[in-house]
Amino acid sequence: MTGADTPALEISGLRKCYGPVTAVDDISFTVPRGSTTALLGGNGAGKTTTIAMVLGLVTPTAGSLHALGYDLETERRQANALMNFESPYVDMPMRLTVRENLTVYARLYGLSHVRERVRAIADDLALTEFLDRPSGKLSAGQKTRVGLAKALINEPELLLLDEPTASLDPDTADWVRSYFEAYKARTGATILLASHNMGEVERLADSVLMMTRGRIVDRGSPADLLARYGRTNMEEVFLDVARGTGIRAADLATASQQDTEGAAS
Ligand SMILES: Nc1ncnc2c1ncn2[C@@H]1O[C@H](COP(=O)(O)OP(=O)(O)OP(=O)(O)O)[C@@H](O)[C@H]1O
Repeated sequence: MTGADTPALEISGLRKCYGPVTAVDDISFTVPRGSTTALLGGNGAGKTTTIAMVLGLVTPTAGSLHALGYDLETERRQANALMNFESPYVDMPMRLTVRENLTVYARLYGLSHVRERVRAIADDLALTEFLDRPSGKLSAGQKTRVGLAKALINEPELLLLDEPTASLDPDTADWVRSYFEAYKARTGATILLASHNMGEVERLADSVLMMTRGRIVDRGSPADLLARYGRTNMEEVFLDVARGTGIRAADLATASQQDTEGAAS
């Protein structure tokens, strides 16, 4: 079944071992169509490995993945045509111009009217004046816009973002987040986002998966998590989880209430 009634992403029992290191340890989750799910976790929690398995860059040790109704083990080609990816840590060939790079990606996706598509996406992302400049001779913010143009060249239904605003100034980062919001509103696309920026997560995510050492240790909407941990922002929730006490503020509140009740009886 590949209709719009299937989730954008269904992951079950997913695991990745690199020799003795278990990078992703038996995780399962579903991302509904049109929603944004954030993967949150400290360095080495397994976020990038999870995204890399969805993209087909890393082969899972175990588990199943379905994207947009396609089984990623047997129907990878169909799914890849509808997906795309952005990360500031992945550079494009530096010597190719922006136009040449975008043209290569447009052709890889088998798009028709490549020249027009490159021109349109460059216009949309205010890149027209840089089209004939080598990609290596751009500022970080300009490179991010080129990365976005590459990520959206095929108008993906499922967009995977790995720290998309890392190293951007607050103004440019805000612009990029607004761009994602507008793209989602216009196309109904689904986003899976790994981020260390808690404000970004609170702003963009409908749902959050908290990862520690390859496992999902908690999940919920930002509002649910704030309430459950008794916190006012996601940064504090992140610290509660990352510090790994396993005791949430909400548990503490309950325990303290029980102590009070016990003492009173
Ligand atoms: N190719 C690899 N070979 C061996 N170990 C790896 C490889 N890639 C990742 N790892 C290990 O897998 C674990 C998860 O790494 P991953 O990059 O997925 O984490 P992450 O949550 O994305 O971290 P960060 O926030 O630092 O980017 C880490 O312990 C890492 O050292």
